[in-house]
Amino acid sequence: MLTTKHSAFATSLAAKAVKALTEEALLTPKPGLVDARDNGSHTDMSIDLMLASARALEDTFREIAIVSYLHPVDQSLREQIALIGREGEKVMLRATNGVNTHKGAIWALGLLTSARAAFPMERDPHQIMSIAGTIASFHDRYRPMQRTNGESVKKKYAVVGAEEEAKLGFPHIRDKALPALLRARACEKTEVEARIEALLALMASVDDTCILHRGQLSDLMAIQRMSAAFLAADGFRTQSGRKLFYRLSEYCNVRQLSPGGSADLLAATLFLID
Ligand SMILES: CC(C)(COP(=O)(O)OP(=O)(O)OC[C@H]1O[C@@H](n2cnc3c(N)ncnc32)[C@H](O[C@H]2O[C@H](COP(=O)(O)OP(=O)(O)OP(=O)(O)O)[C@@H](O)[C@H]2O)[C@@H]1O)[C@@H](O)C(=O)NCCC(=O)NCCS
Ligand SMILES: Nc1ncnc2[nH]cnc12
Repeated sequence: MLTTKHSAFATSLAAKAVKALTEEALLTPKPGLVDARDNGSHTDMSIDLMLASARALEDTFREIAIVSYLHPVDQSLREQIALIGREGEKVMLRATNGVNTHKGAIWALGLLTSARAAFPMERDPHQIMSIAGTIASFHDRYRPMQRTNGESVKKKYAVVGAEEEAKLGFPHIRDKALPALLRARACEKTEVEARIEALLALMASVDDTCILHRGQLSDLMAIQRMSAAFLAADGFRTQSGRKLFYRLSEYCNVRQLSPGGSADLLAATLFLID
């Protein structure tokens, strides 16, 4: 039975997930991605579309939180949220007229929402990521037989995609994004700078299948190198850092490459620290 407390908790988790997606979309500037200033390397996305997509997903996250509330971490939980997540992908596509804005985010935030709802008292991001990893690791028995971009890329290159990232307990959030964010905050950088550094820390290390799908392995490596160099140059605080950011944005835009996987993981990071 759905008690008032249960319902209110689910509503607040869903609002946090939508807030994280909204803040990720609005964070400006971001290389190759849609932000409040431009559409990056995307011809089919805009900030309004990203925000509409985020809002449309609120019910999906709420349903995930409702079924997950105090639920044991088991096969049944995995299957219930997979069903809701797949419906969520359809909701997203209806809201965006068929544009894939947030598939990876539904996956990551759906799992993290589920983990938070299963253990309502748990606030430690590391524990929540670990629980989400355990949920993701149950076999998805009803996964439809369809070739996705991620699968094609993984067949071609030996990379860790969205699925493995979650099953491993989100190592790139744990070891790259969160430390970068906390480091920048400790240096009294602005919150915008701290979040951009967290994004670039992800871009420096994530095997983003969005980049590999549209580009080559050499593109992924170039983007990773430039992102790491931006961080090593102390980000926007130095002229060389600013130049590197500009070059990285140009590189993505000219080749129409988008670090969509890193953007999703940044949204997941923001959800965890909210
Ligand atoms: C297990 C699933 C993740 C499906 O896995 P699969 O390998 O089949 O993945 P994809 O279909 O490729 O989608 C995964 C999306 O995850 C993002 N991503 C990419 N790399 C990483 C990474 N290394 N770590 C984390 N996340 C990553 C990325 O999403 C963003 O990009 C989207 C645009 O994607 P792209 O395919 O490039 O673009 P399209 O427009 O479709 O194609 P083109 O125009 O380029 O031709 C954008 O939406 C961002 O969000 C990947 O796209 C999982 O999804 C699944 O099985 N779900 C089922 C339901 C379920 O179990 N849910 C449980 C919890 S709700
Ligand atoms: N800001 C953004 N721009 C493009 N693709 C994205 N996927 C998730 N966030 C995104």
